[in-house]
Amino acid sequence: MAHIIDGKHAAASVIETVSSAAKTLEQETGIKPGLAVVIVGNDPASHAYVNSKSKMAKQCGFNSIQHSLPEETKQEELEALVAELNADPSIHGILVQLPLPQHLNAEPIIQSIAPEKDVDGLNVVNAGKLATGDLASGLISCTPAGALILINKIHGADLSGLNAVVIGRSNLFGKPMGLLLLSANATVTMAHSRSKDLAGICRGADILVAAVGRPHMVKASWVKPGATVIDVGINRVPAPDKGEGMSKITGDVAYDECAEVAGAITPVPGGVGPMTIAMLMANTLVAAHRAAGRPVPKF
Ligand SMILES: NC(=O)C1=CN([C@@H]2O[C@H](COP(=O)(O)OP(=O)(O)OC[C@H]3O[C@@H](n4cnc5c(N)ncnc54)[C@H](OP(=O)(O)O)[C@@H]3O)[C@@H](O)[C@H]2O)C=CC1
Ligand SMILES: Nc1nc(=O)c2c([nH]1)NC[C@@H]1CN(c3ccc(C(=O)N[C@@H](CCC(=O)O)C(=O)O)cc3)C=[N+]21
Repeated sequence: MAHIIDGKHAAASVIETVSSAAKTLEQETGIKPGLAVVIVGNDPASHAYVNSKSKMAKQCGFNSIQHSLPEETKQEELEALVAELNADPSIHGILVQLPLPQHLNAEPIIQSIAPEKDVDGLNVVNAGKLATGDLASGLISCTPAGALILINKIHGADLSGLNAVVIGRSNLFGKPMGLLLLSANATVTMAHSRSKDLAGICRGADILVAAVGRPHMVKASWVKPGATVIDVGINRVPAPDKGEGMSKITGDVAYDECAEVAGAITPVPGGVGPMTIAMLMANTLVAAHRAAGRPVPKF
C-alpha cells in the first residue's frame, strides 16, 4: 500500500509559519497582510471555497475582505472593483474566483490585477517570471506551489532523473506545475485532451500529477509501480450512501486501486486542496512583506 501524503498536516505547518510571520510583521511595522477575494454569481461550490479562504485569512491574523457580486455584474463594474483594490494600500493580495459567469471575459480582468498583488500568479508578469526561471521575485500559483511542497516531501528538492507527467495544461494549474517540476530538474511531459495514449504516457511517470476534472480517470494500470501520484481534481459526485441527494468530492484518480500500485498518493479531500489555501495565505504574506520592504519569509 502506498504512503498517504497528508495535505492537511503539511498545510497546517505552512499556516503556522504564516500566522507567526504575520504577527511579527504587524508588531514591527503595524502592517496587517490584506487579502481581497472577489466572487461573482451564485455557484454554491465557489462560495464554499471562497468562504474557507476568507476564514483561513482571518485565522492567520490577516485583514480579510470578501466582495460577493451578483450574477448580472457587468465587465466594467468588475474592472472598477479590481482597479479600486489595486489602489488600496491595505490590500496586498487580490483573488478573483474562477470561473466567472459566461457573459464576463476573465482574461482582461485577471491581467488588470497588479502583478505584485496577483496571489494566483496568473498575471503575465508572474507567469513569465516562472517560465523564465525566476522563482524568487514573482508570485506562483497556489495549487502547483502547494503540490510541489508535497512532492518535495517524498523526493527531496532535486528531481533530477525523474520523469514527471502532468495531465492538464491550464494557466491556473497544469502549465505552472510543469514549469515548477522542470525548474526542479524533472523531465516533464504535459499531457492534455489531444494527447495520444495517455495511459502509456502516464506509465512512464515517476511523478504523476492529474488535474483534469474527470472523476477517477486515472486507473491503476496507468500507474508505474512505486510512483508518486498527486491528485489535483475536485469533482462533486453523488453520494447516495450519505443520504438521498447528498454529494461528496472526489479526485481525478481512482484512489483505492491506484493506492495499491503507487509508492505515495494524495487523497481527495485532504491532499492538494488544503495546500492551495495555505499557499494563498503564504503568497499574501509574501506580498505584504514586499510592500513593507521587509525580507520575504521562505516556504
Ligand atoms: N485542489 C485544488 O486546490 C484545485 C483543484 N482544481 C481542480 O483541478 C481540476 C483541473 O482544474 P483546471 O486546471 O483549472 O481545469 P481546466 O478545465 O482549465 O483544465 C483541464 C485540463 O484537462 C485537460 N483534459 C480534459 N479532458 C481530458 C482528457 N480526457 N484527457 C486528458 N486531458 C484532458 C484539458 O485539456 P485541453 O487543454 O486540451 O482542453 C485541460 O488542459 C479540476 O477538477 C479543478 O476543480 C483546480 C484548482 C485548484
Ligand atoms: N482564481 C482562482 N484561484 C483558485 O485557486 C481557484 C479558483 N479560482 N477556482 C476554483 C479552484 C478550486 N480551488 C480549490 C481550493 C481549495 C480546495 C480545498 O480546500 N479542498 C479541500 C476540501 C474541499 C471540500 O470538502 O469541499 C480538500 O481537497 O481537502 C479545493 C479547490 C481553488 N481554485
